[in-house]
Amino acid sequence: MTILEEILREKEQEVSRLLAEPVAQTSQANAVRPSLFGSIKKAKQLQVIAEIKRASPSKGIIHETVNPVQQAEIYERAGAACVSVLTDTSFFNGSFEDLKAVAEAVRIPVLCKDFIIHPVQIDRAAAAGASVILLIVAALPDAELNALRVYATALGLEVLVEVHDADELNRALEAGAQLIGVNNRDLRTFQVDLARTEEVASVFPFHSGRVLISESGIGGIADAQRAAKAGAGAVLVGETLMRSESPEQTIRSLQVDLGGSGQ
Ligand SMILES: O=C(O)c1ccccc1NCC(=O)[C@H](O)[C@H](O)COP(=O)(O)O
Repeated sequence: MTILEEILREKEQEVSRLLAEPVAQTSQANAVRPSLFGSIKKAKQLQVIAEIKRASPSKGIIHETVNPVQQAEIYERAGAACVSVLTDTSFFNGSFEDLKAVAEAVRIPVLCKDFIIHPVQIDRAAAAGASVILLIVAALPDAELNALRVYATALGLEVLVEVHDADELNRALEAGAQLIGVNNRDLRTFQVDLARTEEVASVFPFHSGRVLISESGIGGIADAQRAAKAGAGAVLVGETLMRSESPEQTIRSLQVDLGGSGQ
């Protein structure tokens, strides 16, 4: 069984639990935030989606004691386009409480980074103050991918659709995705390879106005430049920021010029 299959099995149980609990709206539910798509689209520098990541299946504990509010405030000060919050508890030690606390602290877009298979998870994300949700093509049959995207959009959320290769890109496009992330991490071997971004970028319909984001394994300026050169308008960065002594400087160093090669 792959790690994704394991996570999805756990998510089915989580969905049953969530369906049995009332959704508590927070003060940040429906807060107006800038559009992530819009800010990437108009940017002249590579944008950074900065992640709160306490732990992961591939690395174990990364920064268990992080204060998500302080970390998110640093990200916002450094000009991050969005804060990504991992809300899965079983595999990433995250929570919807982290998401809610971050959404109350920052004004930039907030991404609920989870493994979404059911509308109730989208309700939770919205109630906790997210303005963007993630849908993973590898985790969803076409009909559900489309239905969940439509559901989230109707709630006023933006949807980042994650792919791993050109076939999944086609499925994302069929489902109407506008914000598309390429995850550089192989979910079977955990190996990260920016060639995945380059491979998908080589067939990406940039002319259609869609936005490409390179996710995972961004370790420094050289990786940011490589993603930008491939045509990415943004990178999603977790571990590097969580381990950085100065996440602010690290973010600024990744905001490389797109030099006309971007979106
Ligand atoms: O990070 C993992 O080990 C992982 C394993 C299985 C599924 C997803 C996983 N990560 C989620 C993410 O997409 C990353 O947190 C995100 O792209 C940032 O990656 P990184 O900058 O490499 O921490």
